[in-house]
Parts: sequence; structure tokens; C-alpha cells
Amino acid sequence: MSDGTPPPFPDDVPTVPLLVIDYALLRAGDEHEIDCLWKAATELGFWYLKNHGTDSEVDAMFEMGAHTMALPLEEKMRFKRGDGGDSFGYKFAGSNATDASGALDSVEHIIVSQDDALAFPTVVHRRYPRTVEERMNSVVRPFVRKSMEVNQTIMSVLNDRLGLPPGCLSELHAPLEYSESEASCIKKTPASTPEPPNKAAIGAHTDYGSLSFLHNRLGGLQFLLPGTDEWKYVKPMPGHAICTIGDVMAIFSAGIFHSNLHRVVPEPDLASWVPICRPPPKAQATFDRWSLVFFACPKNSVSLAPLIKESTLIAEAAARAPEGRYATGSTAGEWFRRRVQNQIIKNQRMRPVKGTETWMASRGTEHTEVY
Ligand SMILES: O=C(O)CCC(=O)C(=O)O
Ligand SMILES: [Fe+2]
Repeated sequence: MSDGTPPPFPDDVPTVPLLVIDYALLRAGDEHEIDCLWKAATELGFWYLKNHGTDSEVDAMFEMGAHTMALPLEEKMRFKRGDGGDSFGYKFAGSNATDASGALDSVEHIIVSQDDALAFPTVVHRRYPRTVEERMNSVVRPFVRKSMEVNQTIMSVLNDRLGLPPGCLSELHAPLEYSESEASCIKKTPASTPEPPNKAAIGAHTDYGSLSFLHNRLGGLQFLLPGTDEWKYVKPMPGHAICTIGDVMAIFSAGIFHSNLHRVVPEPDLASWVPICRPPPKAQATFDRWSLVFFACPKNSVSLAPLIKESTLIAEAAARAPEGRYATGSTAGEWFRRRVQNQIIKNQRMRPVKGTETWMASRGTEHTEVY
């Protein structure tokens, strides 16, 4: 610890056994790898992805994040996201609720829209801190492009397995129209006093979009095993991204794909796992935790409903699902903005008696399942 290197993830905490998918094999059309991806997407909705070729872009994004978070708070707050459902910009720690009681999150984010990254220096949605704009061409756009490519490859494999017309999912996500797709760099600073191991830094949620491409360095991400109330850590593995099915893919596929609840809690700290006081050095909990996610979302005007006309497999799944289960009545843009807006603590507090109602309005596909 004295050299500033975080200790390894402890080997005595329960973790989720996620499948490891090899991106290079997936791209080469390897049937066995495609079977594994299908299993991961339909069962847990989470998997590790190796050989994705994005390591240098990810490192550069973390460096951008470090420069941005090191700016004075006053400067970051000039780029604060709005309260009306806009996700892009700076999100300060403690601005979101993590549950219906209004407990606060403890992470700050710098969130860059895909549209802004692709169009820069043209401003589509908003401006960003100088630490971001200075790196938009050299760092942010290359990361966004690589992430789009990885997500498109995964989507195209899933598209064909669902029996959708060639290019159907890709067309729904084509960057010809604006979307809520975004790159989000997240920092959690260790608390000054010990936190309980289940104190949420990011509350339990399903991802709002289609696919998420996540990179984290320290533990803290937890996954709720379907059908249980058991939260388990997802162990960060060097060179392995974590991919997640979001609500949109669950809805498009009438539940064939699974969008699973997850949350971020303090990094596993050996001291907090043992009911006696351990001497220092403590484990990962004393280090800043960084993560980076690229969220792929469909074009904003796309209706969120099962693609029953386009795939027999989906039509059959929709016929088996409870009536109205995936009838969101929303477009992709509305779905995303509703979830963002209702998680903001200020919006929850504006309806003090109805705080729970605001929290429920921030929920996605999970509230009709186990949550
Ligand atoms: O930080 C992480 O490991 C996960 C973040 C996450 O779940 C999210 O931003 O949606
Ligand atoms: Fe998430």
C-alpha cells in the first residue's frame, strides 16, 4: 500500500461466476463463443469481455477523468447536468437517491454524450469542462468509437440469434439520429469514516439503455443473483471489461435477454468482513475507485416495445409474457430521461410525501421482477 498500488481484490469474498467471452472469437463468428454470449445474455445478463482491444482508450479516459475531477468543485459545477432528465455533464456526489428512503449516492460522474463526442467541435447538447473538451478529439471520441464498434458487434450477433432481419438492431441504434448514448467516468472517494459494507455508492438499478461496456479497477460492483436476495461482488479482472444487458434489450426481446440489478458499495475491505478490528494495512477501501461505462442507447424516437413483427422468437416470448409486461408506452429517449430525472434527490424532495413514488418512477424493468 505504501507505493500507492491498491491491494488485490480479496479472495475470501463471494463473487459472481460470470462467463468470459472472447471478443476476437466473437468477431470471427466462432459458434461456441456465440453460444456462450447467448447464454450470458439470456441468463445473468452480465459477462466479462476479453480481447476487446480498448485498453489504451480506457486508460486515456481514466486520465481525462482524473484531470476533470481534480478541477475545483466550483468549476465542475458550471457544467452540472440539469434536473429535468438530462444526463450529460457533471454529476456531483450526493445528487442522486440510492433508494426510496432518499439515502444519497457518493459518486461523482463526468458524462459525455456520444452525439457531442462525434460532432465536436459542433455542440449538439452541451459544453463540457476544458479537461474534457481539450481531449475530445484525442481521447473521448476514440473511446466512444471503439465502444460503439464493440457494442455493434455484440448486437449484430444477438440480432442474428434472435432471428431479426439483418442489421435490425444496428439500424435502431444508428447515430443518424440523436440518442442518450454516453460515456460516463465515475469516481468514488473513500469515506472519511468507515462505511457499512452494504452502503450504496450507486443504488440498485438495471441499466437504462441497450448494452453497457464497463471498465472498473477496484471492487465494489455487486450483482443480485436472479431469484435471490444475495448480493455478490463482481471481481475486477485486468484486461476484462464487464458487459451488461440493459432494459432496452430486455424489452426489445420480450425478456429473452435479462437486464439484471446491480449496485456499487464500498470496495471490499477485509476489516469490514471480519467482526473484529484488524490492524492496518486495510484493503481496497482506502483508495479512490474509478469506473468508466459506455452506455449504448437506441435513437431517441424509437418506441420501446418487443420487436414482435420482426422476429418469431420474440413474438413467441411476448405471447408467453404477462399481459402488458413490456408495453412501456415510451420512446427510448423518454424512458432514459424519466429514469435519470426521478433518481435526482432534489426531485424526490420536491415531493416529500411522495418520495417513494418518485423513486418508483425512476425504476426500469426490475420493479416488476424481484425488486
Ligand atoms: O462502477 C461500476 O462498477 C458500475 C457502474 C454502474 O453500474 C453504472 O454506472 O450504471
Ligand atoms: Fe449500471
